[in-house]
Amino acid sequence: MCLIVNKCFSVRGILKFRPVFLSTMSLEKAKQVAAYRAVDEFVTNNCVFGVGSGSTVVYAVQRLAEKVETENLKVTCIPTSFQAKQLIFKHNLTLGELDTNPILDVTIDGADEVDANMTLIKGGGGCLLQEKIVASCSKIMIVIADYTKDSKKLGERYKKGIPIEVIPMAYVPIKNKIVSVYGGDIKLRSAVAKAGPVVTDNGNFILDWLFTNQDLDWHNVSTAIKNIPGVVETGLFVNMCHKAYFGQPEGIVIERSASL
Ligand SMILES: O=C(CO)[C@H](O)[C@H](O)COP(=O)(O)O
Repeated sequence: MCLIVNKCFSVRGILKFRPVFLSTMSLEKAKQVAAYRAVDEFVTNNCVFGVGSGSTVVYAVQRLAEKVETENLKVTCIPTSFQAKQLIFKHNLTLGELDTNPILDVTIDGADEVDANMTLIKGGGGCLLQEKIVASCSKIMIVIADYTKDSKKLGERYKKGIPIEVIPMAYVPIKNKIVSVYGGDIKLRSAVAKAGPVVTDNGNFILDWLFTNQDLDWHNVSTAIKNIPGVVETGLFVNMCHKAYFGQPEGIVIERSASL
């Protein structure tokens, strides 16, 4: 349920109060219900579990920790980022790595946008490279998201573009090549609490490609962009996600499956 607060405003010097719905409450609730549902359905004893990144995954790890504790489960967690590793430590979960666990049973991760074909934009939090590596090693990849991520076409709802992780020395030629072939605009992602660019967990830069054509073949586009020297990975996840859970503002969860 939404929290209602009174917003104060003045009409001809008389103070009046108007109710305001805080949509952030329903957004957090939506993330939580999606995350809890996915963990409840996919975490089993002795599983190797990929821990995604972002704010929705925080709820998934909370639920995982609860289940491990109350059901006395043994779960090995493979992180997709520095943030994911910190979450694993914070909840006293068992940390694994791909060297010793190269095949995962399931990865649960967030997404910035999911289209009707279950193609994803990921990397809003800058963790796309490790997220894609871990998802590619998983038998099943599950997305957990709030209702704002559910789209018909990529770019319909997520307006920050497709993240592309690049080797720093090559960011200008890469940017020029992508724009000359596909159009749109590309921004070097800037850090918030530091002057200069975002540097990823892998020491690279992130370009955000604000594409204009929503009808591109995303598999071909991702492959072509990856072929540009200096591109490390794209935030396009094509044919990787098996199922998505979209939490709704009223607390229900809508599921969508892909036939991979
Ligand atoms: O891809 C990601 C980070 O690189 C995240 O999964 C994506 O940005 C969604 O995050 P949130 O759950 O905070 O909306």
